[in-house]
Amino acid sequence: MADARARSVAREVAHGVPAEAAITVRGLRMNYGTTEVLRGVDLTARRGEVVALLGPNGAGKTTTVEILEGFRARSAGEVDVLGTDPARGDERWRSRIGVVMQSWRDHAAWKVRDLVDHFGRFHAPYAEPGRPRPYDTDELLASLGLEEQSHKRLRTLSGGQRRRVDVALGLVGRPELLFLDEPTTGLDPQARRDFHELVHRLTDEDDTTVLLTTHDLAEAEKLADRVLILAGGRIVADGSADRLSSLVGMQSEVTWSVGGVRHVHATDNPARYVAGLYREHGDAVTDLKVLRPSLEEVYLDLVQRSESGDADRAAAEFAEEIR
Ligand SMILES: Nc1ncnc2c1ncn2[C@@H]1O[C@H](COP(=O)(O)OP(=O)(O)OP(=O)(O)O)[C@@H](O)[C@H]1O
Repeated sequence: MADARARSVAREVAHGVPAEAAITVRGLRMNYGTTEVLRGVDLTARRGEVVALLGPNGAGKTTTVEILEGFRARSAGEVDVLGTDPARGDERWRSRIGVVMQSWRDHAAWKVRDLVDHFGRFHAPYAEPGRPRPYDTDELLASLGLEEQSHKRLRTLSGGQRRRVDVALGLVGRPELLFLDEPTTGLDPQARRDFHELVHRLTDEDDTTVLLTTHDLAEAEKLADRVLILAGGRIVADGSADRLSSLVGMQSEVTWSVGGVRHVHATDNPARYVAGLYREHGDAVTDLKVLRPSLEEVYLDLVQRSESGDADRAAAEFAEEIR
């Protein structure tokens, strides 16, 4: 049975390889000394797609992203990022990639505009038809709400303003592929919302591919076309947030009242159930509410299953469920 499940994962992987992939990873392994952090990670990101990589603390998200960025050497596996093995990426390849890491704390004495402008110049020789590089510094700062800070030194900024500068530095080269490692940590709700709109704009207007790590599941649900869950050294789930929420055996809860009496019913198909309710009771149905399982519940369930010792089985069971 376990073999059949493993084969179904393999089929999923074999058929899931898109022609226009920005990232393709097969059998990625990473050991730190004797500690095995990644134990055969397979993942893809198609061009123009926003992919969220989720997983508990220490799961290996940053390690994975750093390998894809070419900042860390892997122990084994095949990795292709924009047609190149990141271990051999040259300057031109690097200029096509944007990186927003977890909290840079250097360049404190630089002024915001000067730093972003300086980073932008690095990208100028790599401009391409239809993809002028870099972004206009002032336009970029304005789109990130940093106009007022543009002549301030980085050390005088608040944490959230500093984070926006990190994002500006990741974006200034108008990347084809953008890595965002916990991009909205420390941003206030307005800045967070502005950032989400910016990501939508980037993918809509520039067809940018985005790989983002986050612990904010609502953010993943809002931004990502596809969610990957990394746990136990493997990708244990891969699908849209909606698709994931409809899996792992969780049901939606429908609550309603008829004649002042409240009812609750759990169902796999809330749309059909609600239609049935209206057929039976018509306008007598009041206070109708449908609670779908959230990505958070699905996530916790999958991570728990993976961490209870058998990530391979959790991945195989997941693949079986989405077949
Ligand atoms: N340079 C290193 N040397 C040794 N071990 C490391 C190194 N970097 C990371 N690790 C270990 O590898 C594991 C994965 O770390 P990583 O930072 O990739 O996880 P993460 O999923 O990004 O975690 P978080 O959500 O906390 O940011 C952790 O157990 C960490 O302690």
